[in-house]
Amino acid sequence: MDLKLESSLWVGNKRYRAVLTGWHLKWTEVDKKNRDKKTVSVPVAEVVGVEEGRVEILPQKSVEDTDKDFTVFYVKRSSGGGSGGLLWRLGRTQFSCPSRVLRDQWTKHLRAALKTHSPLRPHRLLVFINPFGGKKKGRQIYHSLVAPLFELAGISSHVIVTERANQARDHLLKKDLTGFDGVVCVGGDGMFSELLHGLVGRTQQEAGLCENDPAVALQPCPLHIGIIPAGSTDCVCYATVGVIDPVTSALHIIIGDSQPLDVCSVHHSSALVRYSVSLLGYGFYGDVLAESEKHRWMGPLRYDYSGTMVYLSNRSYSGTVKYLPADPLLSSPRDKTRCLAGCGVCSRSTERLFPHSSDSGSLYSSHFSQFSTDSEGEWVSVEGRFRCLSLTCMSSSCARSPQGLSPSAHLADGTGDLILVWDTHPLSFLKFLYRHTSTQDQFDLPFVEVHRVKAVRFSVPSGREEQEYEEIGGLSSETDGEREHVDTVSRNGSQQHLAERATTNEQKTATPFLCGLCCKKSPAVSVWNCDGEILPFTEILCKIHGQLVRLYARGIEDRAAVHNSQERDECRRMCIPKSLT
Ligand SMILES: Nc1ncnc2c1ncn2[C@@H]1O[C@H](COP(=O)(O)OP(=O)(O)OP(=O)(O)O)[C@@H](O)[C@H]1O
Repeated sequence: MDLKLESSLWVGNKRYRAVLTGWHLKWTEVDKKNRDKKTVSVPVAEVVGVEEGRVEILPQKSVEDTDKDFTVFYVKRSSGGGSGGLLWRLGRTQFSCPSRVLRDQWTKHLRAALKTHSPLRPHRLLVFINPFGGKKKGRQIYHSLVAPLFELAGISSHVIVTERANQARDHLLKKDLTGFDGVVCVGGDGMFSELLHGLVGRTQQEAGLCENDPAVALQPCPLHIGIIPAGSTDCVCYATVGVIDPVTSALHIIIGDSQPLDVCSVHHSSALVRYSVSLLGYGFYGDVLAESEKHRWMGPLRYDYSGTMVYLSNRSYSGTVKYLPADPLLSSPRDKTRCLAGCGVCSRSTERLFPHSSDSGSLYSSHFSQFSTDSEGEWVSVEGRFRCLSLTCMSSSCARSPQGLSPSAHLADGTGDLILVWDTHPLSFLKFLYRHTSTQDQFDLPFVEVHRVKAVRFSVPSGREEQEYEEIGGLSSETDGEREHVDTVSRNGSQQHLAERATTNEQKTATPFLCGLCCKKSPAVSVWNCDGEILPFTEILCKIHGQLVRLYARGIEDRAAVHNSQERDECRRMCIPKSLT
């Protein structure tokens, strides 16, 4: 069918010339003087739905069923959203046609154009709502803001309100997922992590691949993940959409946006421990998490309190870090670029990571990774005392740190950024921490190093890891079966357990908090903070898996670029011969 359609249409009592080309729906007021004519242009890919009649959706659905009208719903960008990305809202225009035949032609053509130009739109979604995440508003957010939009877009959803931690992960690992195009969580980073572990695990099971072996090139997941933010921090949502807003996220899901994401697998003693996408941190970041778990009763304030306490305790830790550098010719963590929607570095990586896929947007039939195509390269080893170490697969920007842990990190280039902060004077370390909240370069300090890497190995001076295991009753009491797959149990369970372990360590070796600035003694080892979970092991091997999952997102939109293209579209006058109107 020829998707092009052009005719006069009315919006209210004004006449417009409307054109549907393959890619855009545009309408321009006809009876205006030429210089006042503005064109509204909506990409077909951003049309949410087309309904016969005069229809409204929010706050409540109402339909005035006339036979010459139709309503188009589409994505409209709003200037709010703080310093990050752009807020998306539901735009709505009610068109009137001179006849029913023309109205039917418009709705038919628009629906056909949607099918052709948005192949990744979901039809059926599996939705998990955590009723206890963040401010405990998950259910309300979904039913009042998201479900009406899904219904408008013709998406059917199977909704599960979770009754326990890890229910979503277990469901994805074991239950029938046939017929679903994607999985959505309504919650925070912990819920996202459940979906990540469930989907990655399920995909490897079905492919017959062993997740425990870091040398295995894991299979990318066929189902997309959507995040409706309803947690406390929502870091993954912020880093991939640019705003924390349920309506914006729902619209990204509806139009089938697709953002690949690198995932880091963390291993210990030939077993998978966890997957991470945002922060894997040792030293300061691990200590703050362990400390904050002891003060859960404080609510979100516990992070500020624990941060201050851990800072005052003035700790540093010995260790050996080995890393496998990424190709420095492709990108660098200090090249001052930002990974934004349509990022060139990430799209070139898709071709590099999946060279045999005919369509780099559909990765699931191929099974290649950067490790199978690149030569592995030489491992680099550094040893010493660190204030903190962190590895991140994304900038990890958030509302508090708009540039993030590593401002030039990429979402989907198959690499992670390793940040080494050597032991230094407490005030210098404070300067490093403070720079995360400003636009100053936190890497431009003599005790800080940043490397773009494909894999990292961490070990502590000999004897200390064993000492740790004994302290927590660890591996020595485990059976071989238990060692095979390390399950970090429930979030709270593992954190409590490890917070207790951190307390034990402190009682043995730590300096009292308030004399930390003048005393040098620290606990022998810290703990790893893995996307907000404490890992039960200190010695780990991490490997980055390029584009292992796909999110219903498009990365952070560049405000200036979007604004310019909208201006261009609006100012472009349609040259329509008078006879046609
Ligand atoms: N019904 C439930 N009861 C108890 N815990 C649950 C339930 N459903 C999910 N969880 C667990 O709650 C944890 C926290 O949830 P979630 O991430 O949604 O919110 P949050 O912790 O407030 O936000 P963030 O992770 O962004 O800080 C998750 O790790 C998840 O495993």
